[in-house]
Amino acid sequence: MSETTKNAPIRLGGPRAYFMWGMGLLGYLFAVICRSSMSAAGIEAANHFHTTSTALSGFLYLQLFVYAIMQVPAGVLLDRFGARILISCGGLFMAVGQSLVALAPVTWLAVVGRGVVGMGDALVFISVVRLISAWFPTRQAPLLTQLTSVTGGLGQIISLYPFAWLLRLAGWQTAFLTAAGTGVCVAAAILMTVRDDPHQSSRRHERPEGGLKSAVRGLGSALHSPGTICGFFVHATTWFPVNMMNQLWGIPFLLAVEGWSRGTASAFLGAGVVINMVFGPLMGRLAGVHPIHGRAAVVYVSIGAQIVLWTILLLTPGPHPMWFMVLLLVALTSGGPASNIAMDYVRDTNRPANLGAATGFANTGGFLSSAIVFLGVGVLLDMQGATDPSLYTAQAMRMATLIQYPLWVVGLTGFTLMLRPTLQAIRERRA
Ligand SMILES: N[C@@H](Cc1c[nH]cn1)C(=O)NCC(=O)O
Repeated sequence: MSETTKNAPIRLGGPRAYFMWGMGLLGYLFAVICRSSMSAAGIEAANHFHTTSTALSGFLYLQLFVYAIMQVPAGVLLDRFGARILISCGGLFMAVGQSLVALAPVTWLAVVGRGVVGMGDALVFISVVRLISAWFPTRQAPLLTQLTSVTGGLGQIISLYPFAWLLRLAGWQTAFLTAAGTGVCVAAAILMTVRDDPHQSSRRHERPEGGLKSAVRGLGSALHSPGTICGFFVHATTWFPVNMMNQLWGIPFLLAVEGWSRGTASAFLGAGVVINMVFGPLMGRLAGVHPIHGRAAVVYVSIGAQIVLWTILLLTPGPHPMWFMVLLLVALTSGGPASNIAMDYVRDTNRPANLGAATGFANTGGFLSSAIVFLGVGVLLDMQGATDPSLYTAQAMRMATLIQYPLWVVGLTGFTLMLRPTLQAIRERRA
């Protein structure tokens, strides 16, 4: 490295920063395509594996579970090896997983494939968040994190349309192998272009002294930071209702309680993508400019609106007027961008060396609460004798979704208790 390069001033948030973010975003977009590809395959998936759609929801559950339990190890690995290596490895894992799904002669091998996809997926989002922290000024980072979520979320549309179209046109193997091939290209492009940190002299990650042991110790320090725990509660409390509706129980709920058709229910939930596009940048800007009161206000308003509207929905008979349902959708959808505020609390209260572990831990929150709710709704339906979709009555569905309330109580209490020390830590850092 020449002296000039060494001493050149580093411009955070410049064109190079946007390039690095763009490459990370490409990795995340690919991850979202992979995670949603099986649901987009819909009936073809059930036919391909000669199984039912209920059994297929097991694929989703496994993927979610693997993603959640991988977050902390992924965070520690991120601190040790850096975002470039982790996003590339994530792309390769997902490519292997999609290949297994494409070629599996038996269903269990495809299940393993989905697990491998979940493992690869788990490495990506927190690594992109880490890239943002390294390349952008503190005020801008929340907006970039939100834009990552919003743009990455478009991967679901790619799965639902171009991918599903390819599947119908060229068949199962071609579609999933095309996804796998794309993953290899994405991983190679990231490996060749991304630099983890503008302060580094080359693309090689400058590893922390003490190696993996020190990265594991970093997890201990991350857990001692109030912002990490606060972030965990934000993520755990804001996001599970919209995730529950979008991923698994939304359509059966709307069919049973509102008496809607499947088409209306899908279109209604799909409209959330547009609402997300509005909320994401707005909340990102607010969280960057008003880190003390703005972020907390977003979290409380989002959770409060969700609780109030769910309670009205459950206490009043359906079908509800459309204006009310739209309000509910707006409140529910706000939970996605609000959950990203978790990453802002983590970023502003942890040392850069522990940021991966801290972000991974906070990002477990929403996946853990979602897993509890996904399973809890199913168990509560079973307990009422609604063991099959044809037996899902409005009453059974209403009772089953009550599972959300204990999670809200625990989450709100945890957030409120951790908020004060977190804000104190942020103030001290900024002083
Ligand atoms: N905060 C969520 C994603 C989100 C935001 N808005 C809508 N969804 C999150 O944790 N994402 C992690 C990931 O891997 O997608």
